[in-house]
Amino acid sequence: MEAFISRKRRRLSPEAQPRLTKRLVEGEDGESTDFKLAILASLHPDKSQDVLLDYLLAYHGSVEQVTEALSAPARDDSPRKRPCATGYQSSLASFAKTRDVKPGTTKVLTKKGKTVHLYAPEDVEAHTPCSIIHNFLRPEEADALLKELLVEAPTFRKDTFQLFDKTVESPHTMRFYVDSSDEAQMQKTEYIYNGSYVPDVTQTTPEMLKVSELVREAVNKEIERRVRDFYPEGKKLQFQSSEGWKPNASFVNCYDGAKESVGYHSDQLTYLGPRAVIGSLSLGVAREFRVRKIVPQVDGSSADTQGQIAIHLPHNSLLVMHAEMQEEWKHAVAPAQTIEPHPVAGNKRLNVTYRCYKAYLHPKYTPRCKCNIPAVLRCVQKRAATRGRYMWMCHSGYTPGQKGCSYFVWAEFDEDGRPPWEQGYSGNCNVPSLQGDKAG
Ligand SMILES: O=C(O)CCC(=O)C(=O)O
Ligand SMILES: [Fe+2]
Repeated sequence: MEAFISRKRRRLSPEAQPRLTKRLVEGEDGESTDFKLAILASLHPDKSQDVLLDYLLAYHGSVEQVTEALSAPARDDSPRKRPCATGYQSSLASFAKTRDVKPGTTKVLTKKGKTVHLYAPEDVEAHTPCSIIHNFLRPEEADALLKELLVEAPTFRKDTFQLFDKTVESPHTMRFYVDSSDEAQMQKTEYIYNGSYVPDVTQTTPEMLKVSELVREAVNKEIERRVRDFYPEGKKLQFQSSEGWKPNASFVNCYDGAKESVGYHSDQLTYLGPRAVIGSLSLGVAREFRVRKIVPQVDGSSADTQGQIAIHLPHNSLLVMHAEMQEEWKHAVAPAQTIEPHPVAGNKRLNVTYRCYKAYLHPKYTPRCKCNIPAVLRCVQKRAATRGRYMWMCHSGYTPGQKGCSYFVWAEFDEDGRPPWEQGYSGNCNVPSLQGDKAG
């Protein structure tokens, strides 16, 4: 089993941890199905999330039994249906009128176990926490960036996360870029990801930097439009920053071939802060980006009542993940059954996720756990009573199977998402108020 490397955990040694985890795969709040799916996706990158979920249900949640079943020779591996290829998607716009969505509400489109495919920007913004701009760059700009990234791609490595004493690999490769060499140095020696330093941080390339400015302008316009047209009373969300969005770091992902993917996750907020916005530029092969709303857990139940939405991401499209995304939804890039090769990228899809790291969330300021490691910032996503509250926790504490120090404090932020140590902090307002709660 290549994807499953057994290794003892060593913490805080830059040489010891060659990889990076920037995703929250599992938490304390009842999301074990996602975690199991992430493990299964890593072990069986050729199987779609749908198929893995079916197996998981059939084997009463036992990862071991699913793996055994899937590893057995000559089985029919599609208990329900085969995964969709992007080429077979149909646009919602041809079936339903979607423009009558009232501001401040996201119309529930999907039923449990179903996937709705969206192409049109107006469908995407009406039914998901994202907006999309097709043909974002001039064709020659997109090609220049794509060519630059294709040269970089062989240096990318697989993302990893810890499971007990094992390191599980994500079935695609990636690299982390920041905008200056000083920042890269600081990232390598001061920032902690999943309990470890990350040795491979590099400087943003010239084309990425040029495009970053265009992404900044477009994302700020999209945020403004989102707030005006979709948020209750046209107001930004609680904890959302009221400063302009300015990217200074990016994770660049490469999916080489139809089978490469990333499982359902939310991005880590530790350095982005609450209600983070991410600008995600896709180049090369078109793939399917799936999003799924996290359903609050009531009375111990964790059954999802909604299905997933697949957003078609063609070459040169900019997807904006808005402020409600990371706290309330999960996202994934599903394996495809077939892909259409791109004239420049061949079978590869390159994806740049532009992010805004907040200086005030540098680990020198954030709470430290009893192991003396800067804590990780998480948001309660499922448990109904505390849903929407933020907490600082020991990194090991949220890595299943790791013995952390069990450090936990509720995180305080003001209306604009500033922590108490930041200038201008105007008082704690950490009450759960996730968007859409009232709408049920
Ligand atoms: O490839 C994509 O579009 C999404 C990548 C992603 O989720 C991430 O970098 O966190
Ligand atoms: Fe992500």
